[in-house]
Amino acid sequence: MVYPALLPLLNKSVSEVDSELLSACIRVGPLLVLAEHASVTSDLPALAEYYVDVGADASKAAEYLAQGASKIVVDSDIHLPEGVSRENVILRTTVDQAQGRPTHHKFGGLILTGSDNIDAATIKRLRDNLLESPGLIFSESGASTSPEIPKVVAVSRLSMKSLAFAFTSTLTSDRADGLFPTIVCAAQAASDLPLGLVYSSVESVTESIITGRGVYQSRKHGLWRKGETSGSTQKVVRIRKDCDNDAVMFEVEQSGTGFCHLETEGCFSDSTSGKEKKGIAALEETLKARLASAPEGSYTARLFNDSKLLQQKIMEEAEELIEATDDDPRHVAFEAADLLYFTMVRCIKAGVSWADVERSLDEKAAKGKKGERRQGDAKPKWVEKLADKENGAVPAADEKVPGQAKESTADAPVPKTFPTEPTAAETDAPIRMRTSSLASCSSEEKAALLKRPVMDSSAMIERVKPIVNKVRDEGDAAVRSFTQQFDRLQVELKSNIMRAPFYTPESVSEDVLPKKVRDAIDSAYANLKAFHVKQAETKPLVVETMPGVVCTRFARPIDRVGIYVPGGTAILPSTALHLGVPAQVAGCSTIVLSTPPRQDGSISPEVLYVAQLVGVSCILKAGGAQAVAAMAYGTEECPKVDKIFGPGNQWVTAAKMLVQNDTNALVGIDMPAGPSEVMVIADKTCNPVFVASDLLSQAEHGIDSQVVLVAIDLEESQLEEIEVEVDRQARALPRVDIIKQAIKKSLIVKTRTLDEAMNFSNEYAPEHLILHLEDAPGAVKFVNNAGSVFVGAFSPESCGDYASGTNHTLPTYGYARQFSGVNTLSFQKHITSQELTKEGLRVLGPIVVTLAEREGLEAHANAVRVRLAELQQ
Ligand SMILES: NC(=O)c1ccc[n+]([C@@H]2O[C@H](COP(=O)([O-])OP(=O)(O)OC[C@H]3O[C@@H](n4cnc5c(N)ncnc54)[C@H](O)[C@@H]3O)[C@@H](O)[C@H]2O)c1
Ligand SMILES: N[C@H](CO)Cc1c[nH]c[nH+]1
Ligand SMILES: [Zn+2]
Repeated sequence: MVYPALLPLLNKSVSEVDSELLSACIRVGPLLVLAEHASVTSDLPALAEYYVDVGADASKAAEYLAQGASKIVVDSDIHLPEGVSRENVILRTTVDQAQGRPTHHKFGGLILTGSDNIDAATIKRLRDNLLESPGLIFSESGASTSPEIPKVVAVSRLSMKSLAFAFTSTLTSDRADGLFPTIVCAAQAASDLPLGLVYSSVESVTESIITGRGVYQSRKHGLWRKGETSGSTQKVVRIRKDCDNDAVMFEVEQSGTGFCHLETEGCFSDSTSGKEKKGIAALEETLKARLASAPEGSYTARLFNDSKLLQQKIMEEAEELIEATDDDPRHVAFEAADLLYFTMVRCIKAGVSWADVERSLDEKAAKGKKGERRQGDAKPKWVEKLADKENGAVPAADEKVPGQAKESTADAPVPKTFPTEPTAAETDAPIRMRTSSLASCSSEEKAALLKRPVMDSSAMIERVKPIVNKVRDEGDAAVRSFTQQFDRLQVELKSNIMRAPFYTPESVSEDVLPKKVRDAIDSAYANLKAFHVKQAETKPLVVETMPGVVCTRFARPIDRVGIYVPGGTAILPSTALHLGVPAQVAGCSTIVLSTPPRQDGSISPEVLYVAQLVGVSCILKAGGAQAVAAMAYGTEECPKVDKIFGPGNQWVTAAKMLVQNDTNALVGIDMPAGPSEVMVIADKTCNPVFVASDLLSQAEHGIDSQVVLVAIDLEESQLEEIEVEVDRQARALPRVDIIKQAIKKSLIVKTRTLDEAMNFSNEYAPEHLILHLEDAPGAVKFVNNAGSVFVGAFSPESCGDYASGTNHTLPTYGYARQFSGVNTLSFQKHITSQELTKEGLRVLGPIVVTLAEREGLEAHANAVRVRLAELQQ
């Protein structure tokens, strides 16, 4: 509790009192306003503190408090209405009454009305009985109480001088020079640092109270009117004394380059204090500096100069904030920060400070409490816009992600779409990931870092259900019609199926599939085959568990398999290879390859070439949920399969999850695969160009891809180099629009040690893990959860994606904690067998009988007993 100097009573309308005097009163303390004049409070400045004197009628007390009064003054012995707590109440009473009934004292303050002089001990006792410390006690004007107690004085009876005197007369200095240490703070500061420490004298404080300007006392140069030479003046919002009246605090609005002579906002805000400005305060300072001197052609200069660009960015960021889902708090924070950035540019451009914005917020809050605020409904234009969006109104063709379906049907609603056409502004906005430091993360923040961009699988399953059911019930016709619709075919497909033989080196011409490409496919095929052949189990596992009891486990291929090759945003013949090779090596007799056809109904020559190499039986020219359903249930044209493999978008993944749970389909799946991801763990030895290139290689897969850089103790300059490289390399890539969306959802996580980095990686369980470390091979032993690991600076993930020999169909979304990537064994199943000799049964039989009897399963026991009986004869 800061003790006021006196309590000026405003018993007239604001226009009837000297406005300068009123401002000075507000500077030194709260105002007391009579209830009958309470309407005047709406004319007071937003930061003014005031009490309302309701006298004997407390019925509206709660209302006044809600409207912004900090306390209510009531006559003694009146009943307090519900909702008004005693700490907000000042009781008007006599000293005798106050002393006589100590339970009454548990209020927020007292106004003493009697004319007795009271001694210091009584004042202390009264104060101690109040709720706050040192306890507000005033005396009504005219009552002759102690000089220690501030008086209630009508504003009309005050002058500037008497007001200043009331404030300064109780100041007592404990210093030889008679000055008062003075803390200067920014009013409504975004930072918790004071602006500085200075000194005041009675004279300087008096001048500040009267003029409303920051005036202090320099120990060397006398009166110091802040800003007199620098121009960085101060408007004083409040002046307060401390609890024992020997120090002062000024709350000010600082203008110009700041409070400190070094032209920083405050004397504690340089980097040596270890508490640099952050967040909004830092942004405001940067933007103000940019407005003054942004290099021509820089992005910020463009924003300041090009109002259209700024308008577009504000609208765009507002939309992205709306679209961020609540399930991903990081994404919401990320989009809110973007919107705030452009909002702040708008404000600084118009000369509006953050303090102005906060003031406006407070004014609105005060109006809201008075019930004056608008109802809050949106303007009809926005109501209609949102309704259109929710009803799935088809956006213009140029608002679509390449490869996404153009039209919706009642059966298959169109998913949320993101505009990908870059605006002029987007072309320039930095392509950056979010940065977090693990050391300063709370456990909630760390959990958020480990989460992937949201995948609402149950909602997606509901969306694919109508597609899957229609294919199950109507077969080929439904498949054909969905392909027509979702893959925007320009021709009618005669059949959904193509049968072998496909391309061979002899049958395909050089201009359709150049030799260089065929050779590359052949090399990748050879490497994949070499690695996957070694994984195949060719010999049974045989163990004699007891003499004459031999247990065996042997592998058999899964007969009919379906391999899905994505083809929405990119055609991926490499996935045909990575799924086809293990299927072939495992010996599957039917391999159905499904992939969305191109708009002319054809399949890419690369996929056809791979299909021939790996021995695909037939190609289903369909993608998405309809392809999964056709393979799961079978149609007249498409064979039913026993297990479906392969990555794909949300439609594919949801359909795989759906059919896997349908016992009528009796089909297995490899794993719930999601959007591609990579984590790069880099230390100080890393090459920033390599690091950026690896991150971008996965970001280009799709707008939902997530890439993570775990930086071990990197210098800020190294991190910056990587960020610059990400931006530079991304701009030169053809899929830059997809990358921008993916990078927005991606992260840089700063760690201090290898240990910390590896723990984070194991918790995240990335699909791909690149160890870009001084001792990368030495770090492999710490990897517990990951789809595939790339060891050292010269092992880019792209090699695993295409041709080194490892498989690129890997668990994403953290499933690497419990799933392996696709391998030869994924296309096989294991069968166990056992063979007992007579000797073996003699030993094992009695054990089995005992256990069967114990379970009450007599038939089991009997099957052994009858044999043992025969062996005894
Ligand atoms: N984890 C891995 O191993 C791996 C490997 C390669 C690719 N990927 C991922 O696979 C995904 C490939 O996705 P993609 O879209 O390029 O190809 P895709 O083949 O998976 O999906 C395209 C199909 O989606 C269906 N579809 C699209 N919009 C639809 C709508 N509105 N309604 C109904 N169906 C609709 C269409 O049938 C279309 O044929 C990417 O996310 C990529 O990251 C993962
Ligand atoms: N990186 C993908 C798996 O997440 C596979 C791929 C195919 N082509 C290029 N990359
Ligand atoms: Zn890839």
